[in-house]
Amino acid sequence: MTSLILSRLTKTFGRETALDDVSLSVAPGERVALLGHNGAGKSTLMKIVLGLIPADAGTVEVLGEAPGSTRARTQVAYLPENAAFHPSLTGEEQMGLYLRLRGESPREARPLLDRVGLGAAATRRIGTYSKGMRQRVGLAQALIGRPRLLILDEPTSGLDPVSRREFYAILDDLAADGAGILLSSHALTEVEARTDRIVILSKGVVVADDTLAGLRRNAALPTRLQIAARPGAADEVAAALQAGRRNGVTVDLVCEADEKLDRLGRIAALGPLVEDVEIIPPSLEDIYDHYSRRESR
Ligand SMILES: Nc1ncnc2c1ncn2[C@@H]1O[C@H](COP(=O)(O)OP(=O)(O)OP(=O)(O)O)[C@@H](O)[C@H]1O
Repeated sequence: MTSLILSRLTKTFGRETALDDVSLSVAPGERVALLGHNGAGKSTLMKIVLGLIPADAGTVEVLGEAPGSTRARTQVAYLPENAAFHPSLTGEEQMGLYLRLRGESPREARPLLDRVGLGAAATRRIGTYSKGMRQRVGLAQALIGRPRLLILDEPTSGLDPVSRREFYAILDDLAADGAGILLSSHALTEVEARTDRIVILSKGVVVADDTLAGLRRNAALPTRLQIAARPGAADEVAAALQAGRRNGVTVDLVCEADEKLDRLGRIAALGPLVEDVEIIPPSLEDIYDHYSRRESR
């Protein structure tokens, strides 16, 4: 069964159209990144999936159930962007409370805190935690009861690079266990490596929904070739390739996607004049810009 199916969702707030005919799905074990500028509609979409607000039109199926229904709620975990906790409770007490609310044993608090790297701080008050530690409490809370669908709103904001890596490793385990994951993020480079599919929302409209490779292919953005010339040969290499840009011993060449192989052939033909070639594909930022600009109205 598909973890999440959104079909032709529309939501307006007064004159503001937050979501316009949005369709997307998340399969079990799939990690889907939802990208979009501020106000693109990401949080609105998540709130509808959680059953917190109704859509004006369209349908939502959460693990085959209606959003917000008891059966959906018991299988869905949510991590809001700014999770707030009681500052005078310890991590363990806070988790115990959440566990009891979900009908689970509070004894699970410690293992869950251990899993997110908060074991050593379990008996400290949350008021003394750093932002990143509070974010981890939020993640521990989202792990209660083996969720089948995780909805994570900018889950890694406030985390340092090591914590981010640990966070994604936990998500990888959950996905490997068959949970579907929908996460929003502004950190483009990190979702690049850690998600299976990317959905770009622009002003409430889905402007792209594909794997990163697919997005790259369809955008057909120029590729940069950085050619390291043999010392003293940069001018000769630049002239032979009719490349305008030269930076010390490297020669920069920008070419369209369909010219890449031809250019590489010409570079190879220069033989010993060239020491190395670096192929720099368009970044996720370039791709994101391409799709959000092309379709935005
Ligand atoms: N309760 C509300 N009342 C009125 N307008 C709202 C409400 N909630 C959201 N909106 C509007 O809907 C649009 C989408 O907002 P949403 O919060 O879903 O965007 P977002 O992509 O999550 O943005 P961000 O990245 O800043 O969190 C925005 O124009 C916002 O002003």
